[in-house]
Amino acid sequence: MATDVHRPVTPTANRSARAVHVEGLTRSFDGRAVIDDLRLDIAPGEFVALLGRSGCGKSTLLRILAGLDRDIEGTALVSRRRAVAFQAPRLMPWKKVWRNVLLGLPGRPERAVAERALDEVGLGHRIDAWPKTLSGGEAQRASLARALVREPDLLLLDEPFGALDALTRIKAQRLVGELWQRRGCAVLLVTHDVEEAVLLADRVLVMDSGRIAHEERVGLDRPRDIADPRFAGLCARLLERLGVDTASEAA
Ligand SMILES: Nc1ncnc2c1ncn2[C@@H]1O[C@H](COP(=O)(O)OP(=O)(O)OP(=O)(O)O)[C@@H](O)[C@H]1O
Repeated sequence: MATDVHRPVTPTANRSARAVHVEGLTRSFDGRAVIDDLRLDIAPGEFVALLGRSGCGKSTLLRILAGLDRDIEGTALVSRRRAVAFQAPRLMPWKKVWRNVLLGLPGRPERAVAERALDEVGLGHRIDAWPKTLSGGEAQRASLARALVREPDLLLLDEPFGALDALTRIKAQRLVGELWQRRGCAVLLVTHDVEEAVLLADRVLVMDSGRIAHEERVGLDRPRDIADPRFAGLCARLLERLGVDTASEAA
């Protein structure tokens, strides 16, 4: 019989704790299990990318890990110090950028806290801007700064680059890679982009039928070279798992 548990774990309480430990996780909507007896572990400091066809349950899983959906069966133990950034930056239009960055933080954090995080994402010069004056890439960086001020052990990213143009996307990917290396936090990145997953992650998971159906460890040195045949080989294997016929596309 599954238990109904969503207990946050403090890393300090248990140093060997995983950033994420999920077991027997099931989430149903209208009697249909979108997440079905899913198992997932993420080690502290590990960068994991999650791929899967549209509608397979990636965002549902991320929302559960973010603590935004507690209507679950099974176990989901997640680092208490977690932060989330979504595809839409979700900035409050009536608050300046720095106030958006501090939104929801306990106490009365100082502007300098926002300033440090905005500097870290290269947006210090826009600290007093209104959200509507930001470009898409800038808004996404503000959203990342809002996640960073929480000093997360676990950063949950749901398609954060999905709405960006190609060049801005490359810059944003680079930024996330740098932040991860500097901060040493675990990252779970939901993406549709196989190359992005292989570029950034230690481990790439493919979700299907409500479970982790496949995983690839990316044993390539960083920074990764997309021209490396091993990089292409990994991408091809993942695409195959996603049901994309690369052979016939190339023909
Ligand atoms: N609140 C809800 N009520 C009913 N069904 C839901 C709800 N949230 C998600 N679903 C359903 O659960 C399934 C998984 O949705 P989810 O958003 O997790 O998929 P996804 O893999 O993130 O998709 P995409 O890649 O297109 O963003 C979909 O069929 C969706 O319609």
